[in-house]
Amino acid sequence: MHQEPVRTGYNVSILPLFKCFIIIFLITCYFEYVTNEGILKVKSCPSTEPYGMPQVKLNQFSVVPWIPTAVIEEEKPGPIQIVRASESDYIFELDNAALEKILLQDHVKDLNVVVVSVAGAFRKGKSFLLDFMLRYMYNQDSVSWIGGNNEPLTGFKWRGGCERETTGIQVWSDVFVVDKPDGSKVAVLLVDTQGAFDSQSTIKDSATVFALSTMTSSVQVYNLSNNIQEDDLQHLQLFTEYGRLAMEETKTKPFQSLMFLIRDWSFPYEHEYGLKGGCKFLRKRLEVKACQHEELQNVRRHIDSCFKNIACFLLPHPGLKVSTNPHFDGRLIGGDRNNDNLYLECRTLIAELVPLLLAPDRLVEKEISGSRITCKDLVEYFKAYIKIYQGDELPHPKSMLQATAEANNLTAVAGAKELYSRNMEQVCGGDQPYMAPADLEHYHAAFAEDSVKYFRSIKKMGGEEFCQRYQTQLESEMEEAFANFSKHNEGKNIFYAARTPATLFVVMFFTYVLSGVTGFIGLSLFAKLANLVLGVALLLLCIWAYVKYSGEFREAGMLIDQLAEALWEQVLKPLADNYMEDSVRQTVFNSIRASLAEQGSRPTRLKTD
Ligand SMILES: Nc1nc2c(ncn2[C@@H]2O[C@H](COP(=O)(O)OP(=O)(O)OP(=O)(O)O)[C@@H](O)[C@H]2O)c(=O)[nH]1
Ligand SMILES: [Mg+2]
Repeated sequence: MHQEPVRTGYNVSILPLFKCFIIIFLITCYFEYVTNEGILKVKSCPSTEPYGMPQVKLNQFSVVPWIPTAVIEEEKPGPIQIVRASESDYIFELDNAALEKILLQDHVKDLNVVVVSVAGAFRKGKSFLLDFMLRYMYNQDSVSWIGGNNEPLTGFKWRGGCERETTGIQVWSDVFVVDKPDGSKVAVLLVDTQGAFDSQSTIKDSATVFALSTMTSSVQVYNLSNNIQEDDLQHLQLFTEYGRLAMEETKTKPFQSLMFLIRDWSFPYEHEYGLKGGCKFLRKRLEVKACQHEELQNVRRHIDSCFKNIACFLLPHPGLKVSTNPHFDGRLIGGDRNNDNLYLECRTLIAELVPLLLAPDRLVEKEISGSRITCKDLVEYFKAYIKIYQGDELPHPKSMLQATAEANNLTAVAGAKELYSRNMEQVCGGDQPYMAPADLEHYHAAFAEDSVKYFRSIKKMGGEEFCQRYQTQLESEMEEAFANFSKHNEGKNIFYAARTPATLFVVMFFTYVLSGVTGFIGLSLFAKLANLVLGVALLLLCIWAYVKYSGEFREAGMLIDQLAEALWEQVLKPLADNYMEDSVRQTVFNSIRASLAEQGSRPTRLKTD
């Protein structure tokens, strides 16, 4: 009897289950592949935060089609870096796209632009002040625009501490459209700048940022601390001159308004806080007096010649907590009445200052070469100016010590070289006779040594290594001068001067004899050739004589000299060397040298001082 194999329940159910499992696994793998390849993306939003922006995050596990995050996020206003120093070569670069995105917005691009910038030394509260300006621009209609006592101050990033914060040039992303009292609309752009003289910037960096912001702004706030010192004015002179160099020359003053802002003013008993006291103080500081040293007068005249309007505002100290408390965020600190009062007093004066710069009736539209420019024009000017600072056409601003050391050394080089030239002139100048080259070299060595001694004896700044560079420059300049003296001396050698006609005569004589001999033995072709060369040599001699006599066609004369020189060096001299006895030559040269030495009274060396 055939017995059916016994099938257990386990065997019946496991196979389809296993198949199902494999199918589900394959489907899962497929989806995994598709999503990872980017057809669909499971995306968490990266942080695009510019300063102070909340982060919008998408659900990490939901499957959404990929869309650029910018579309999802609502862009919040913030500071935008438009000029940054490239890390590789320390050259400032303009972010064209960022600048165009701000200034070429449809609602502002054709409006006249007002650019208010704050510049000055680092860590002096520039960004902090700009944030009050932002409060004003956002709440112009409100009398309490300055904000409540418990509102943190936000906008351009500011903080306590001793290290620099702002780098390059930043602008606020919102361009404010303001109606002026005359009915016109203008666009207002706020600009924050890298502080000057931080430990990571050269003088050139500081000058570039200051100059660029001054050239592109209609109002430059020069942020200073405590007082206006002479070095503040000198730096302003240097930076504005650096800006003026990069601009086209105009008859009008190149820049518009300059506001000296003196923070932590401690002498209200002499000049009161605010604009009135500031202007009185400034007038005194910028006064040009007859009894002043020329250097001081020049600085003041320069500043006056650069700006159409100059004003000054004195701001009180905001209290030690503002400048020393690391947790201070713009709100009243509380707990210390004195400090709060100081900060409140400072805010009251900031509330006076900001409308002076930004109230609709006080806005200064940006002008270049006398005509007002729009936001669109400003983009082009930015591009043009930055290109100039990236190139090599402008001189490099230097620190005072470096500039002074260079000037010292250059003056010493000039003096030493002049001494050398004067001495050499006395020995082999135009009215002196020809001198044997070996003697000339001897004089050169002695005078060059004297000049180097003179150079080293002058007191100079910059240290030994720095001076050594200029000594090398002096030595190479003296070598160049010596080459010229030598050439000049050679020109006086009658044999040298007669070399061209002598060579041509020799050629003519040789070809004349050759043509006679070859004609005599019947080689008429050679005779004709020799006659031809003779004719050419005669023609060249006539041309040479004419050039020397008339001074015309000097290039032709030089060509003939070169040809004769080549003939002399390559053919005649080797021949002469072979046939002229060394001893005879020596006798001839010695007698010439002796007679020249007798003629030329060798002058004693000049005294070096
Ligand atoms: N003494 C004093 N400190 C101030 C004043 N205004 C702001 N500060 C403080 O100065 C510090 C620096 O402020 P920032 O606005 O970051 O200074 P900054 O000039 O922009 O600095 P950089 O960006 O590094 O150039 C902060 O701690 C402010 O609280 C002021 O008028 N006087
Ligand atoms: Mg700053």
